[in-house]
Amino acid sequence: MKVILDAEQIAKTLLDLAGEIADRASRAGDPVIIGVRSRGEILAQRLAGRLAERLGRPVPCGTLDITLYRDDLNAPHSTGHPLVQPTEIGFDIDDKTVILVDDVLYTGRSVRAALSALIDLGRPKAIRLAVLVERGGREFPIQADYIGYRAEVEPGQVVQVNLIESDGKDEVVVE
Ligand SMILES: O=P(O)(O)OC[C@H]1O[C@H](OP(=O)(O)OP(=O)(O)O)[C@H](O)[C@@H]1O
Ligand SMILES: O=c1cc[nH]c(=O)[nH]1
Repeated sequence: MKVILDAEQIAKTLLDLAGEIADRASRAGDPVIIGVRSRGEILAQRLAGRLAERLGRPVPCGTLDITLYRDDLNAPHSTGHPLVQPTEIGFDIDDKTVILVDDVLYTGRSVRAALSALIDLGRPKAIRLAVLVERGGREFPIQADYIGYRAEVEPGQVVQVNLIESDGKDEVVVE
């Protein structure tokens, strides 16, 4: 196991991402932040806080559950009883610039599912993707607009993002 980001580096990376989003996305209007459950949700809340400090106004933040949109929902190993949790987006996404947030971008399948879930909720002006960690191995033509850290990992390795709120500690490791 190798630590690629410690708590201090995660905090700095989120601050830098918020700065980039403030510079680029806010030029296109007021951005809203939506995180993919579960760790994307936590990162989205942190990012929205940093962004609000940068912009000097509150930034709406919501949570998207992609369970029913996953393309492996009916795969042979699936239990057939997915744990579906609510999508919690208390604002209208029509005509907004949505910053979709996830912890890791790998094959792109989770983001594809998130895009399907999002466009069922409205017609945003634009959807941009922000990830804490990007790694190789894309299976779909999906790339991130805002990347915290590019991890150089082998195909068999796993990037694990641990966050205080869900895991008791902020740390990104490669296993
Ligand atoms: O680009 P992809 O190949 O879809 O991989 C990235 C996704 O994998 C992880 O989620 P996972 O499905 O492991 O569930 P988790 O949210 O419980 O970690 C991670 O949180 C991303 O959402
Ligand atoms: O390395 C990976 C691949 C998929 N999802 C993760 O969280 N990490």
